Amino acid sequence: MEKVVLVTGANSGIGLALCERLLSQDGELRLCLACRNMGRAEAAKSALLTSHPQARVDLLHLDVGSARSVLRAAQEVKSRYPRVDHLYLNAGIMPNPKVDIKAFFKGLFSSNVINMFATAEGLLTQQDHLNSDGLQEVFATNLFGHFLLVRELEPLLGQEGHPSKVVWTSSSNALRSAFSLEDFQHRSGTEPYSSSKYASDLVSLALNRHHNAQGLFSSVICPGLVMTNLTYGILPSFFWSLLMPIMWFIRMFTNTLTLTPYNGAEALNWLFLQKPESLDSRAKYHSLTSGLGNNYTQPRQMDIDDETSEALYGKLLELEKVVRRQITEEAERQ
Ligand SMILES: NC(=O)C1=CN([C@@H]2O[C@H](COP(=O)(O)OP(=O)(O)OC[C@H]3O[C@@H](n4cnc5c(N)ncnc54)[C@H](OP(=O)(O)O)[C@@H]3O)[C@@H](O)[C@H]2O)C=CC1
Ligand SMILES: CC(C)CCC[C@@H](C)[C@H]1CC[C@H]2C3=C(CC[C@]12C)[C@@]1(C)CCC(=O)[C@@H](C)[C@@H]1CC3
Repeated sequence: MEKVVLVTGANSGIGLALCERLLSQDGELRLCLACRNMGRAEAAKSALLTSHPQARVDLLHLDVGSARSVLRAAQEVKSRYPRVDHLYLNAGIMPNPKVDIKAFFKGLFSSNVINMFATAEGLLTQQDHLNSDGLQEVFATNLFGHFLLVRELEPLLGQEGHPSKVVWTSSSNALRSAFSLEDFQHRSGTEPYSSSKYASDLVSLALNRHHNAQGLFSSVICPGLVMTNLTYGILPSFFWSLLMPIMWFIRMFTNTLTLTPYNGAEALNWLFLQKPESLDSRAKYHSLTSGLGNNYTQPRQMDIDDETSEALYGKLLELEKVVRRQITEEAERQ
C-alpha cells in the first residue's frame, strides 16, 4: 500500500514547501492537504500538480482551531485511509504580534545578537483571544487541535509492522519562561505563541512515552527563521525591506536564518526519511542553512522534563473530556 502523509497548514509557507519536497522524494505518496480554507487548498493542490502531474493529492477541510472541525475531519480521515504513515502537525498562528523595538536595537549591538535572531527571546508579544470553544485561540490552534487530532487518529497511527511518525512544527521560540502548567492555555500572559510551542515539545515527549510501544513516534522540529505569511505579518513590508540585507549578512554567522520555506522544510523532509526507532524524543530537529546555502538537519536537546510533560499530558486529557462533553451536549440541544 502507498504511504499516506497528512499535512496540516499545507496551503502555504513551510507546509506547502514540505509537500513539494515530499512529492519530489516519493512519487507514490498519497498526500492529504488538511486546510481550513478550501480555496487556498485548491490553489496549493494545483501548484503541486503542475510540478508533479502524476501525484495523488487529496484535500481535507480542517480548522485545527475548532474542536468540532477536528472531530469531523478525523472521522473523514478514518473513512478514507486504512492508516496514516506520517502526520505533520504544522498549522500555526501568531496573532497581533508586537516587536519590542528598543529591545531589538539593544540586542543588535550586544553579544546576544545571534541568539536574538534565532529565538526572538524578549522581543515578541502577541494579543490572544477566546475562540468559539472558549479556549485561547493560539493554544487551540497551535497545540490543542493537533493534540485532539492525534488522539482521534490513534487507531490509524502505528499499526502492526507499520510504525507511524507524528511531527510537530515547533520553534526555537518555544521557551520554558513563557510556559506555566497552572496557565497552560496562557490566558494571562503576552507570549501565547512561545507558550504553545513549548507545550508542543512537552506533548511530543509524552506521546512517545505513552505510544512508542504501539508504533507511534513523535518528533519536533524548528524550521529556523523563514519568510512566510506568519513572519511577514510581524512587521510592515517596508521594515522587512530594510531588514533583509541585515538578515542576509547575519546569515553568514549563524545557520538558523533558513529564510526560504524550502530551506525551512529541511528537518521535516529529513524526518520523513528516518527510521522512527532511531529518533531521539528529547531532541528538537533544527533545519539549518550554512552561509553558502547548504541545508542540513541537526538535533539539539530540548529544555524539557518528564514530570512537566506528564502533568501537561494529564491536563490535556482532562480538557479533552470537557470539550467532548460540551460538543455532545450542544448536539443534543439542537
Ligand atoms: N516562519 C517562521 O519563521 C517559523 C514558523 N514556525 C511554524 O511553522 C508553521 C508553519 O508556519 P509558516 O509556514 O511560517 O506560516 P504560514 O502562515 O505560511 O503557514 C501557516 C499555515 O497554517 C494554516 N493555519 C493557520 N491556522 C489554521 C487553522 N485554524 N486551521 C488550519 N490551518 C491553519 C494556515 O492557513 P491559512 O492560509 O488559511 O491561514 C497556513 O497554511 C507554524 O506552526 C509556525 O508556528 C516555526 C518557527 C519559525
Ligand atoms: C527593525 C525591527 C524592529 C526589527 C525586528 C526584527 C524581528 C521582527 C525579528 C528578529 C528575530 C525574528 C524571529 C522571529 C520573528 C521576527 C523576528 C522577531 C520568529 C519569532 C518567527 C517565528 C518563530 O517561531 C521563531 C523561530 C522566529 C525567531 C526569530
